[in-house]
Amino acid sequence: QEFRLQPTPQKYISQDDSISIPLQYQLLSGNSLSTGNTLPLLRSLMPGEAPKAGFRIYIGTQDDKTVKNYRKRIPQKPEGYFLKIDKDRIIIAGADERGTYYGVQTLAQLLTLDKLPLIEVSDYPDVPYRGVVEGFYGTPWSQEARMRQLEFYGRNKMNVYLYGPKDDPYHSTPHWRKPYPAQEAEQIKQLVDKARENNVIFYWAIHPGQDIRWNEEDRSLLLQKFESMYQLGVRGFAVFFDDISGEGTQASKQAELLNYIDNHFVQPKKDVAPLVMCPTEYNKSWSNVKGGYLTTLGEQLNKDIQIMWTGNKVIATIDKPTLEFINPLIKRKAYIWWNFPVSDYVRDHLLLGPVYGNGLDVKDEMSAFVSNPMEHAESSKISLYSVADYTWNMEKFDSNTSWKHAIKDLMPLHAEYLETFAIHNSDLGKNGHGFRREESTNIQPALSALLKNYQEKGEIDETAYRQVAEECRKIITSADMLLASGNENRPLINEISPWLSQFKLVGEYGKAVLDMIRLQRQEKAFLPSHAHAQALQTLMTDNDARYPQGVKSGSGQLMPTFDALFEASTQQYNRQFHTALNARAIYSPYTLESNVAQLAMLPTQQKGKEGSVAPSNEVINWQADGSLTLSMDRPRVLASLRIDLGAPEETYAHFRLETSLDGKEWQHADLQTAWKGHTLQKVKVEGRKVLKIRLTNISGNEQKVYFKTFKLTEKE
Ligand SMILES: CC(=O)N[C@@H]1[C@@H](O)[C@H](O)[C@@H](CO)NC[C@H]1O
Repeated sequence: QEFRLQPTPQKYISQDDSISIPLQYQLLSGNSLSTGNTLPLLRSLMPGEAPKAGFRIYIGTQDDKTVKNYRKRIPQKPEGYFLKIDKDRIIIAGADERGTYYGVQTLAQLLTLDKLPLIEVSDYPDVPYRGVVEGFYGTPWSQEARMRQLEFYGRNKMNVYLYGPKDDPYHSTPHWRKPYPAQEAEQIKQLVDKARENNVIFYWAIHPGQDIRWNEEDRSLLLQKFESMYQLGVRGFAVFFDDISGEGTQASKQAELLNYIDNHFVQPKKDVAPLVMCPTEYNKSWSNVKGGYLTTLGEQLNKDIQIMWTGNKVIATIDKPTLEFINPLIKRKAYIWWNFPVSDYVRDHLLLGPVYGNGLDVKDEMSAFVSNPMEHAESSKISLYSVADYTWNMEKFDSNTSWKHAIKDLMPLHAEYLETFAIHNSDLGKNGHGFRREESTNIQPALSALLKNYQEKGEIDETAYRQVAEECRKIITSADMLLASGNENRPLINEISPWLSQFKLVGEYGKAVLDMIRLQRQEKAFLPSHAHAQALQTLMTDNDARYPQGVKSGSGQLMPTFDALFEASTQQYNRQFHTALNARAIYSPYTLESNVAQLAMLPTQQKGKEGSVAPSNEVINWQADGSLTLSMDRPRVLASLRIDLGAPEETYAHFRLETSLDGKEWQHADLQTAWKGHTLQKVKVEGRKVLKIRLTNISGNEQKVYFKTFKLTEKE
């Protein structure tokens, strides 16, 4: 694709002329830039500074006299800048220091061209705070990954990174009250320095709600923790009250604590960014407006405290109605926490598709838009690149163009292969939140034409057949090219290699199934293709041990089509030749039914002898008499069953566990016996033959629990 500036500037005028990149220049810089990373960045990009050089670079913020002649050209918006490249000079004039820095970042992109175009850019961001909240469950990002992220944010004009990995014990329960040990503290300090270098505000978040006590002691322990983070250089603070139950959920207590922090810590420090909080009711589907939680925060929280919001649902795109609902309740513009491309609830999937579905008309309705990414840091950059683009210049955002450039930015030398991989690894599959994404959009028409003609008329649509065959070839080639791509982006390949191996198998499987429908009428020739297809199905289910939750690729369109063609052609063959070849593609023998809304759509998984229901991160509101039933395709003998509701022992007394061989007669299983330490371990069902397992809330009241583990193992 042709060159584009990222993010898309608000105004870009080109004189259709260019100059060669000046090897020497005289730098006239404003005093305001004597600290900070703007000048070091400029000097790193253009090393030829020379006092007597003819070419001049004028740089400064609007108060500096070095750019006083251009003051009127500077957009009067926070982080705005004016950049002009002329025959004998470059001017970079910012509305403030970060704006000037962004002007240099734009110049950095132009310097990758062979010649410098003579242009004028007047630019500024639409959304005040733009960036990332590392707020997912699962393996927190590594130090190296975070350092790379912060550079990426600087280059893409994102100005916020909120540190809040749910599984960091010093961010959340049990150690939020304790300062970090020396080594972790040093790492945080490095991140803060890196963030400053890239003009990113580093927010450190605390997640105290699960066990906070509303008393003087916990309040001062929390402030001491913030003070210890301030000593490490942190200048942005957040308090997350999401995914908790019990005392910590009280709005008036949360507001009292946050106002105290604001009045006794944030305001007195003078150099700390506005406090950010995540409410317990962080999405509309969970909010009980009449209950007054949100309006209490809206009325009682100091006006400068930012309130986060994930949208109409836990996982949702953000549109005007979303903001028209929440902003009046909280009496301020929502600070959007966008739960994409986070995949902590569909860990077997990578979400590499385009960013789409958010309104382009909401730039003035939000105070921030931060993305909650995948635990795979490099892979998340495909989405984050587009989030940077969307939040900087919303009306000009084009989802597909941005996605293609995001991929090129990540692996310029292998962009076509990464694009083939990404387009087929974008849907989430069935999941507890019901959030889905398009997948395989390039080949989807051919897939459905091929399948429709074959299933309905037993015929092969030759055009579709050829397109699908060609796509399978591209899939196989792309997987190999990316696995062998060396050091172009080694951290990315390390993250996605299990999915690349799976992706190649999907391509091979497609080819084998295409052979099957081609050879379906040939009694002998059909058999090896059928056998090969089955072998590939086996390889695709017993995949990478590094990912106990399994690895899925092409699960939205490719695999369902290939499985359907496998089954249809084998059934045809069996009818024609009176054989009994296996006509069922490998599928999970477990199905879940539940009348508990937050459990109803959870996917089941099978790995070898293990069967499980995918865990949920959020607090489950399990209504009285609500139940969950896991059914098998046929009676199977259990070796063990592990259930973990992340709740104290007495909670389990509210539940009844039963198994059944026919769905009519139910046999009780004792939940109490399996109790060990803080979670339930193995329920005593050793050797029991079951067709169904059912867990019911028999307490007569709603129970608030987690749904961390529901996993059975079958006897060999
Ligand atoms: C505000 C928010 O989304 N909090 C968490 C978040 O940490 C999870 O990553 C998110 C995605 O599973 N679900 C909502 C919830 O569990």
